[in-house]
Amino acid sequence: MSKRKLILIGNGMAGVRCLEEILKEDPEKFEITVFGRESHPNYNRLMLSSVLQGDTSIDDIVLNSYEWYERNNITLCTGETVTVIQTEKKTIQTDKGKSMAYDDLIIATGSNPFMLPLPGADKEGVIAFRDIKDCETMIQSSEKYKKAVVIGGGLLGLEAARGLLNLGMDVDVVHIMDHLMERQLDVTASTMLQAELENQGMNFLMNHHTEAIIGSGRVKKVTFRNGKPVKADLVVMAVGIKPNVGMAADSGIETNRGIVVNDYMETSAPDVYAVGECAEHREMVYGLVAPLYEQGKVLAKRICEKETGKGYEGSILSTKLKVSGVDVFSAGEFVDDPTVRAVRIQDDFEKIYKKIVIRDNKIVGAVLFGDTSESRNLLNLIHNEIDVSDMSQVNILQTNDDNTPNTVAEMSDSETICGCNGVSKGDIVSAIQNDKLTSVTQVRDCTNASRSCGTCKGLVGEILEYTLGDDYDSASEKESVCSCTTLTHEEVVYEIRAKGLSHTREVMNVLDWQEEEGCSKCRPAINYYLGMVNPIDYEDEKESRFVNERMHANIQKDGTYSVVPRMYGGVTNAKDLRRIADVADKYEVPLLKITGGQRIDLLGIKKEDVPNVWKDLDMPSGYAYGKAIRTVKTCVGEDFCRFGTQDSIGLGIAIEKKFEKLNTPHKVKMGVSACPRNCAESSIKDVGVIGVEGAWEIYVGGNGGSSLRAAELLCSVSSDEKVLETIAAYLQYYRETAQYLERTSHWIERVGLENVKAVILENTQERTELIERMEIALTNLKEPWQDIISDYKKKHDLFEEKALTMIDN
Ligand SMILES: Cc1cc2nc3c(=O)[nH]c(=O)nc-3n(C[C@H](O)[C@H](O)[C@H](O)COP(=O)(O)OP(=O)(O)OC[C@H]3O[C@@H](n4cnc5c(N)ncnc54)[C@H](O)[C@@H]3O)c2cc1C
Ligand SMILES: NC(=O)c1ccc[n+]([C@@H]2O[C@H](COP(=O)([O-])OP(=O)(O)OC[C@H]3O[C@@H](n4cnc5c(N)ncnc54)[C@H](O)[C@@H]3O)[C@@H](O)[C@H]2O)c1
Ligand code: SF4
Ligand code: FES
Repeated sequence: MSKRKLILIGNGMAGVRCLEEILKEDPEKFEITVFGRESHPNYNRLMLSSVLQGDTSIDDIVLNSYEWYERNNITLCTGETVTVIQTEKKTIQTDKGKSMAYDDLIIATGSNPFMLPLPGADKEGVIAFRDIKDCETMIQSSEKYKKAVVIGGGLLGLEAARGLLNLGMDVDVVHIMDHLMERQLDVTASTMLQAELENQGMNFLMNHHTEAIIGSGRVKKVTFRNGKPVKADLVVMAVGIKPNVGMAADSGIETNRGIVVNDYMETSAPDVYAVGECAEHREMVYGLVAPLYEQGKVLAKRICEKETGKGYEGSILSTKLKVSGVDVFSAGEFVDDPTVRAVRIQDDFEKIYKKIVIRDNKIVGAVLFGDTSESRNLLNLIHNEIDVSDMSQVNILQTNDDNTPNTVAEMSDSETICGCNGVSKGDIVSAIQNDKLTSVTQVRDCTNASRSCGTCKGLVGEILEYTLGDDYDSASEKESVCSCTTLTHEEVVYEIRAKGLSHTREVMNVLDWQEEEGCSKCRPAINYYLGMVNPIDYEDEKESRFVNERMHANIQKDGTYSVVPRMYGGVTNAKDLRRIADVADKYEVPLLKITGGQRIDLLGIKKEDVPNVWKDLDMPSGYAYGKAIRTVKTCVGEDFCRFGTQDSIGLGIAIEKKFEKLNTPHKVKMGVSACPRNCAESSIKDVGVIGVEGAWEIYVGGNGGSSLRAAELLCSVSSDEKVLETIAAYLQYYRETAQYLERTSHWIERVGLENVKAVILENTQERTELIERMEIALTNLKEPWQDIISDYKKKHDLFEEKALTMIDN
């Protein structure tokens, strides 16, 4: 039987994915010809953001190489635009004068970027961000010019702006609304996002209406209806997209915003289908790949005359912003209205915000900022319309109950792992088992999981590890510190030790960093590693610190600061309290708050007052801002409590005095309770001590924050000295082997409690050496507030001048 002639118009992501599905359904049914306006084989458009941000290259984002088309007997005509479809004659014509007949035709012409019709929009240097050419233009412009203006504070605009910053340009983002990404985020998440991106170096012109683009030949500046003009050598418009329907409409096919299709992707013309961003289904036009791939699956079945069930019924949208160092997720509904209720968590210290929107006991939407680890679970709850009335608010967000499993082992087979491609855990596990797959790349090639935005790669790796056990070599899939290098954290530490490196610039230079200046991910990490390896000689590099650590206070959302003096073991006295009260009066501190770590937070202090507040307080810094030892919370203990058999306060104070000011990979919180009633909550601390009959039990790896974890028993010791010694060995081992920004709870899961016990309890020599190295690390610590008060230059640079580059976490 002769093959049916199938023409695909549009060689992009949705159309070619649909062809792949057709080849799976019935590889022999069609003789296929593809027309593509761009002069490339099908590539991953999503990854243009990563190309621009320097994380990958154009060569690496090709999805279907020329050989793939050849292998599948597909005729590919690149650089050729179809200009008309004669639906009655069933032929098409191209801009190269070609005419070709079809039996079936798929239109997958995608979208065009919307270009604001501004005076001067046709000047050189005004572009969109949609294809390889735009990406190349931006990279080339950055070599010659300095100042970019991105119009549009949506997903695309922000990803473009991050890329241009990475390319060394100064970037203004012009946004028409009061809040960024208003289509995906509520005001709180959006405000946190803006603050984070400002810290990365983006400048925002919010609520600005662009009026004109000025310049003779090339753009020189951008003017606004409301605001001062700004200089611009390059203008990138990212103000949305318009489905590319002109050719279909001119050919008499029904269009509205997009090409109108039914649940089987059929258009108004016989044997003509549409898929992707150009298609309008039930009055919806989609601009993300997940729905487009779902459409492609349905169409492939339809065109191959296979069972299609209910067809395509529409999709719930979810997005993640692809900007390194910023975790943002949004799915479904996020706006408050009378029909919904919301669960919210906001932690201004950790810069985490989570909002879950619930209607009729079902989650209908979510916004996550700062910690998106629950995104997949929430998406499953939304998609499966799970009744959450029996789940507590904490459970919904901490994902540790039966409906919301935490680890891949606990997930059900039906759970979606790759949202872009709709691939479940079960699909991946059976592919690994049936096709003997051993790497993420093989899983990608076989199942499509991780083939689009790539954010699910880590989970795919975890499933490989869970399925293959020891046979999985995760080391071969190493993760680098950041996009400036291919080296892992462990390799950087190894090189620092082996080559005797002593300065951040030296590390970046010697280890061939791709970005001369590094970035906000690698610089603080290198600074920590250098200090850890050379505790005596290394001069801490303030510029590589996150802003709070640099200022030794926590910046608040209104630009004021919070100051927390140390109160050893949570114990204070009338003199200190009086001093705090006097400072609060003198500097009109708007809020005094008792913290969870048993001390007093003075919130809302003006930047210029911060050094004088420290001076008047004359107390040590509580390090509430630092990747360092934070607090040692204590219970009342033997002196006053009738259950107490031990001196928890005395031990807590001794621990805090010994380890205060010590830098660690992430913050470390401790607790001491004098009996198993555990009033100091020692079981959710990084290090928790609990008094039992005649001994102290030491627990480690606990976390009481957004990812709750119970601490595990490390050992039981008989004296206060042994407690101090064991903590010293334990913390030093953590300092030396954890990756920067890895909490003890994650670190211990990675390295294993048994391994920690073997090193610090069973190996006497290693234990002794760890304690010795800890003692050295503790010798060189300065009280930071005193240090700044007594150093005019530091004080001036930090609190009186506008700080230069603010790195923030
Ligand atoms: C920088 C960037 C980052 C993105 N990041 C994400 C992300 O993280 N997650 C996500 O889900 N989505 C993301 N998207 C959106 C995603 O890329 C699109 O939804 C997807 O590519 C749309 O696929 P499509 O096939 O419908 O259109 P396209 O991929 O645009 O393909 C359409 C193709 O048809 C060609 N064409 C048009 N008319 C004709 C004609 N008459 N004749 C011949 N050829 C024609 C076009 O030149 C184009 O090559 C991103 C988009 C961009 C630009
Ligand atoms: N990570 C991701 O998922 C990702 C990344 C990039 C692009 N995309 C997709 O690509 C498509 C295009 O992205 P986009 O961000 O351009 O579209 P968008 O429609 O999501 O956002 C456009 C933004 O521009 C703003 N805007 C509109 N007119 C403006 C004006 N005159 N001045 C200033 N701002 C103005 C809007 O308020 C809006 O926030 C979308 O479908 C998006 O979903 C997705
Ligand atoms: S932990 Fe025990 S000793 Fe400490 S306050 Fe509570 S009950 Fe008293
Ligand atoms: S979630 Fe985007 S590729 Fe898997």
